[in-house]
Amino acid sequence: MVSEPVVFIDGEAGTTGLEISERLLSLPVQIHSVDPARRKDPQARAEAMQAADLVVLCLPDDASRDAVEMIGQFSAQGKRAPKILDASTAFRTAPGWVYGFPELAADQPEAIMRAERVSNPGCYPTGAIALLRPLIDAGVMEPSFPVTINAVSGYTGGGRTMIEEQERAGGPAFLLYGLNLAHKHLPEIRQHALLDRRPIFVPSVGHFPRGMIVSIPVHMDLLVKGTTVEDLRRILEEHYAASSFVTVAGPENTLVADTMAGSDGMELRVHADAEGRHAVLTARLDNLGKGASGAAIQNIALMLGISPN
Ligand SMILES: NC(=O)C1=CN([C@@H]2O[C@H](COP(=O)(O)OP(=O)(O)OC[C@H]3O[C@@H](n4cnc5c(N)ncnc54)[C@H](OP(=O)(O)O)[C@@H]3O)[C@@H](O)[C@H]2O)C=CC1
Ligand SMILES: CC(=O)N[C@@H](CCC(=O)OP(=O)(O)O)C(=O)O
Repeated sequence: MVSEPVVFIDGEAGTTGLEISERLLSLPVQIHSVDPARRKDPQARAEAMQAADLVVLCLPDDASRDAVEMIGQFSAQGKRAPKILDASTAFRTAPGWVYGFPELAADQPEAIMRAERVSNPGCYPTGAIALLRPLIDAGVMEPSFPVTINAVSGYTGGGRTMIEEQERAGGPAFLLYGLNLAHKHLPEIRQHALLDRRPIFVPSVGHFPRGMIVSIPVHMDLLVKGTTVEDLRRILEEHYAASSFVTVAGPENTLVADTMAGSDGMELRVHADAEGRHAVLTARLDNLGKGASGAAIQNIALMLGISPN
């Protein structure tokens, strides 16, 4: 009998790590954990990594960089190195890493399957890239298009610290942040959506645990001449026709941010005025679902050559 592949989640006790370990129960894998008292002990972690076929890093960026360095030394020591899926922001634009958004392009699932190192996309970039990349690939939006991205996330997006702040009585109802216009997701969005021009990105957090809307307003006359609202819908529908996770839905007059909580799917929409002068593209997802752990499960299944249930 062929034994099940072994997965070690470094940072298993964190927000993303916990979600991934729960979802992994649906895959034919063995999950190896370290004794919680030794979860930050480099030796215990190195032993767990050496025994694994795949290591999932759910750590802050600097700790992820250290873990990748640690695994890099295994080959130098003549030891077998596991594949790596990193959930942090540290490697999403790094050379030698494959971007773990299987719906990015037709050949992306194959690239993820073959890769030794895969970066799991950020929650906001998942929505923004899903909306923008097919339009740029189809040639209706120029890479120099002046893109503005507005987004709202549930507070679990800020990890344990923000969850504790928000769940203490008196947490703020709604706040804009990233107003220095240098959010850590900008390079990732730009690189994988294939934008030449740096987008303006205004994220926000609402007083709800999980859910997200990413919205991108479009002046239709700034798209390639002759592009209609129907073209935008058709391009997105064709791009995601075979996806089990991403759907293109009809426009709505109101969108509630947390209706996808608990789901690994993502809904895309093209809203427009009656004259077709303006459009607003939206992506609605769970920041911890398709925005993190759901995508991680898709990537783990591809990297280990198993089908998700
Ligand atoms: N929350 C989200 O929506 C998303 C988060 N991510 C990414 O996932 C990563 C983790 O985020 P999140 O789960 O939210 O954060 P959390 O703060 O909830 O969890 C981080 C975990 O890592 C542990 N940890 C920290 N340093 C080390 C170390 N040196 N060695 C071993 N364990 C360590 C922490 O332990 P302790 O608490 O004891 O310090 C904690 O269990 C981040 O890089 C984030 O960008 C990705 C997508 C979405
Ligand atoms: C609400 C909130 O704080 N969100 C985080 C993004 C979520 C995250 O840290 O994870 P990823 O980079 O992997 O998506 C932020 O803006 O920094």
